[in-house]
Amino acid sequence: MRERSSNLIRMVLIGSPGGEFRLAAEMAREAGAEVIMADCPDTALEALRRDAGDLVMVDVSLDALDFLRQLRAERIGVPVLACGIHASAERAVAAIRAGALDYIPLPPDRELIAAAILSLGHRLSSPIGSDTVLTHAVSYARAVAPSDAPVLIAGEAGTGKEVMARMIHDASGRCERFVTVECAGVSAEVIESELFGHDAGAFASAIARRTGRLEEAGEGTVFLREIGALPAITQARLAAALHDGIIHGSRGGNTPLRARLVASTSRDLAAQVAAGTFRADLLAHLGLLRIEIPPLRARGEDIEQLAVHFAERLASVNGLPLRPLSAEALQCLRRHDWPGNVRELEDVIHRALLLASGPVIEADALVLCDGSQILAADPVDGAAANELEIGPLVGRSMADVERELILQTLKRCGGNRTTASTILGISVRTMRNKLKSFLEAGISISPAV
Ligand SMILES: Nc1ncnc2c1ncn2[C@@H]1O[C@H](COP(=O)(O)OP(=O)(O)OP(=O)(O)O)[C@@H](O)[C@H]1O
Repeated sequence: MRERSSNLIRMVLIGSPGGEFRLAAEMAREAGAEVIMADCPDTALEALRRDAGDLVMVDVSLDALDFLRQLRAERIGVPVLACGIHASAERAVAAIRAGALDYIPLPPDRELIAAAILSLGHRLSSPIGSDTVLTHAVSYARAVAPSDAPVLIAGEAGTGKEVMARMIHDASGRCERFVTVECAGVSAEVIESELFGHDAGAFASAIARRTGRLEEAGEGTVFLREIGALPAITQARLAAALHDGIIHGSRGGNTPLRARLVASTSRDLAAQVAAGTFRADLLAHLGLLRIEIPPLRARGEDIEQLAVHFAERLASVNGLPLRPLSAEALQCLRRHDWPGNVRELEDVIHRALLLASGPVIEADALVLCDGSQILAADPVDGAAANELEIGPLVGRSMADVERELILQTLKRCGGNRTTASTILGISVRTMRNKLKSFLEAGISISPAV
């Protein structure tokens, strides 16, 4: 089996290579996947241990249940579809109970296979952007994903905290669910019952016992959105659960806390601790692993990449023709300060797609939620804008400008040669040679990291 050689989804098919399976493989390839055939679960496991697959389809007539148990035991979080030819309903149900996402009957249905691959494509996506601080946060998140420790993701509203939390879950190897719990804008009674459940009769509308999300999530991930809004009493229960590793039930029943907690905040929790509205012990538990997502206005280089991504995705979702953004529209986007961050950018592009009539999205289609247009602060034509930016460089030699570009990029990347050479589109070897020549010319450069 092969390691990842492209961005295609790698689908591992476990079953006999002929007949229906060959057909399923053809359909998966047509739907844009790279197909890897394995004749038995053991061969597939070997590859999955090396992270050589993104999606598995396993024949239930093989030892699929044992395969699913093994994935779980080894914390290999790859999504699995069960499949079979005339398999009994019991076998399909058993596979789903053991962790398969769904059951696909064979002979395969072209649309079903394509839909499975498409939905996985969305799941696998990690935050888009090449800003240095963001990519560092993504690498950190990937590195801590397999641990059981809670994670706190901080950042302004709409910066992509939930996107990051989902990526951590997907990269964690946890086979069970990702559950979101909204902590803001709900009453103390509701959030308490949502997290910890309640007994019948616990309050007026509690007609039956309900299991809380912390327990229900099993070994999955519970994402607590806007943790700073949690009422004091729930903060105390959550801190105790994290401290003891036990969910203390309201009537003395205890259940082990198996889920991983990831919390998000757009508030300054340290300031809330100082003001007495957030528990210091809860912040200490949650803040062990902390990820900070910068606001979009500080990620200037990501704006265009995200805008193009949304224009493509939303055109496809809405069945609209793909329209590129004009140079002037891109300039307007770069100049806006995005108080609502990525969510605001996504909404602006969505509106623009629906408003645009020509072959290109022009600047006048970029409308904010209050109906006002995003206009360039200093409306100049594209050529003049470029002139403004390169103005200070005119009169200097190419070698001089190239050196300045390399040194500034390296500085922005904290001295990281690999990241800087990726951004500049040159090889690491070329970068090293250039830096060597600068050093020989007596120019100081950022130390290597
Ligand atoms: N880096 C990114 N790449 C792709 N999409 C993104 C990115 N960041 C945010 N988004 C999109 O922007 C929207 C807002 O993201 P998300 O809900 O993760 O933000 P948030 O910080 O959790 O927001 P809130 O603070 O309001 O809960 C979503 O539609 C999400 O898909």
